[in-house]
Amino acid sequence: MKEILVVKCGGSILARLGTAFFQSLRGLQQDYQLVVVHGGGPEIDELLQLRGIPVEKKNGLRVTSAEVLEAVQMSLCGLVNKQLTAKLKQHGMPAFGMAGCDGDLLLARQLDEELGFVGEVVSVNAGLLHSLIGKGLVPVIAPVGIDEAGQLYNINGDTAAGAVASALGAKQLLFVTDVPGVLQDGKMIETADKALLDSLIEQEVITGGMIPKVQAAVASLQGDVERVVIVDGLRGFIQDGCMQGTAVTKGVNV
Ligand SMILES: Nc1ncnc2c1ncn2[C@@H]1O[C@H](COP(=O)(O)OP(=O)(O)O)[C@@H](O)[C@H]1O
Ligand SMILES: CC(=O)N[C@@H](CCC(=O)OP(=O)(O)O)C(=O)O
Repeated sequence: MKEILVVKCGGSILARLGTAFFQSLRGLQQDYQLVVVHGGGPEIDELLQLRGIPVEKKNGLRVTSAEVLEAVQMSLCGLVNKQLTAKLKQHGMPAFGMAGCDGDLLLARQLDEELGFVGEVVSVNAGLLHSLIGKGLVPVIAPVGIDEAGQLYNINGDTAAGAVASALGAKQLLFVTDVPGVLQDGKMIETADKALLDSLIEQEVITGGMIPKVQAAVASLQGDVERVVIVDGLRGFIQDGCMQGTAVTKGVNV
């Protein structure tokens, strides 16, 4: 059986993913069984703006009231999930779109009262994903979780992808975003470990949506995941067989 590779497609890039990206993904599909998790922050922002609801974030996480949660469901579980499922099919990858709340895929609980209906993942229904994978499908997951009482939660896409990768015993996790990797003074950092990333957050070199991304990368490396790479979805991200981006490593930083 092929090794599983979890790919998180950031909302920053979803609308602009083109042939170069899908060709890279198709190439990976030869060697790996793909599982896709997506975000959709800009799409949520747009809907909130249309509805006159202010956008509020803390450390890259959206403060989620009941009315914000409704917009999250509409954007992520509806538009974004189905658009990505369709694009994968257009590029020859049979996809099965669903949300984390379907079949207890992402069981969740409230992360922090101050953030409202923002969830953290308690467990992942790995069996459900394995059965889809076994049928040759690429699961495409919207990061909306649910608790045992049936309450929905907005989960950061990066965090959800890390939890899915860990639960599936995936060795590799790929974050596809709109920058070439973690940048410092305009230059891409090739490898970074927890100590370096923590200090870059402290120095406010890493801000906004890059914070949950690097934190999810570091957290997933504590389990079975061996390799996390942050890559640019605007380009083909594999050159000469190598991933182009920032590799987040377990080891001591060089
Ligand atoms: N040090 C950094 N290096 C690269 N990007 C950074 C950094 N600090 C903040 N960012 C921001 O993080 C963004 C990526 O996070 P986010 O917008 O949440 O992406 P996505 O939607 O792909 O998950 C970049 O577009 C950039 O504006
Ligand atoms: C709790 C939280 O912040 N959830 C995210 C979910 C979408 C997401 O993660 O989108 P990106 O990939 O574009 O960052 C949000 O509401 O924006």
